[in-house]
Amino acid sequence: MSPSALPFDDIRNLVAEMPGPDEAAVETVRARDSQLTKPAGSLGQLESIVEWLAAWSGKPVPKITRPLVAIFATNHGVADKGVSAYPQSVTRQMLENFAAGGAAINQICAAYDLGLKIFDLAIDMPTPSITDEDALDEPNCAATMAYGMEAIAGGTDLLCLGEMGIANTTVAAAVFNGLFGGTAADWVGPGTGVDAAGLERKRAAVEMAVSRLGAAAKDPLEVLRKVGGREIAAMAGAILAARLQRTPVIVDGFVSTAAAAVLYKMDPSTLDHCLFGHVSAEPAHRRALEAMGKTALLDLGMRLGEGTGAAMAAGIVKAAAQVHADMATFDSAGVSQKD
Ligand SMILES: Cc1cc2ncn([C@H]3O[C@H](COP(=O)(O)O)[C@@H](O)[C@H]3O)c2cc1C
Ligand SMILES: O=C(O)c1cccnc1
Repeated sequence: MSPSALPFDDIRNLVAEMPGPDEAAVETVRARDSQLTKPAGSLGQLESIVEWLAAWSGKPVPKITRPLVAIFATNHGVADKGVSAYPQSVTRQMLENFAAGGAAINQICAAYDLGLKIFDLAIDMPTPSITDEDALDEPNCAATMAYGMEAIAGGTDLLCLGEMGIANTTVAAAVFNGLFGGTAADWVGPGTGVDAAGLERKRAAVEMAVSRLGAAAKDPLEVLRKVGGREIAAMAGAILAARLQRTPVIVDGFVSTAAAAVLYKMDPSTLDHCLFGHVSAEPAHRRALEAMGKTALLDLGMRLGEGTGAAMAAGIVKAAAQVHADMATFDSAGVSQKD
């Protein structure tokens, strides 16, 4: 980086350098799939999941041996506007709960044998309320994206994104509204379970935040830094780093999809290595997925965050890879092929 380069230009350069799919690995998967002891096509989406893993891992026989859930945690000044059903102190308390193994995500990770790492993004220093001020300046936003890239530094072959940050469904709604337009009401929902008055405070907060954007709404990175937050920036950085390291990604629900949406608006192909693990019961998650032409793997009525929807999908992705890698072939098992 030249000393005069803007940090966001570094991010733009990374987006421009993203590798494409490994077509040879996909062909190898298709050839092996046709030899496995099952009628052609009978494993449905499990088959396309393995092709997707091959395309973005570059492995001709993809196996998931080091799956990781990365949870990015931070706090938001907009929590003071009464937009969440829970107090801001819950963010830190949940970090302690993650460490003690008591959260929902701990148990899903235990059930599916997924690693779990928590990233504390200055949770004791909430970003300013997006209603009145930009959440981050450009150097801090770029630095937080770079920190998010550390998620994969220890090595993983499947990255699940998660987040923890009271009030972050308000922040995510503001990001979506800034990126995709519409009204604030289109993007807000109950989050942790606000009542009607809380929902109206949320709507007003998103409207105020987005009204500060002006011409900046045209630049997805400006939307991210002005009305977003640290966990959303870090998750966007993690998605980019994973692409460069050939690591497939599973996006979680409403909040992590906001990070994906920032990249989508920069270049839709930035998300080709991402699978949307589930559609959240937070109503605008469906709208966000539709805006990007994405479909989610699971629809379980979950609306928790913490990476839980992504982790549930990771169980299916792991199984799909193992089925493909370890099933017998017609030849090896002596099973007759189709006439
Ligand atoms: C105990 C508890 C555990 C959570 N785990 C994830 N979230 C989720 O809820 C928060 C967003 O919702 P809102 O915008 O309404 O505050 C985030 O922390 C998100 O990860 C939780 C929320 C609570 C209360
Ligand atoms: O879908 C999500 O990411 C979500 C929904 C509600 C609360 N927190 C997160």
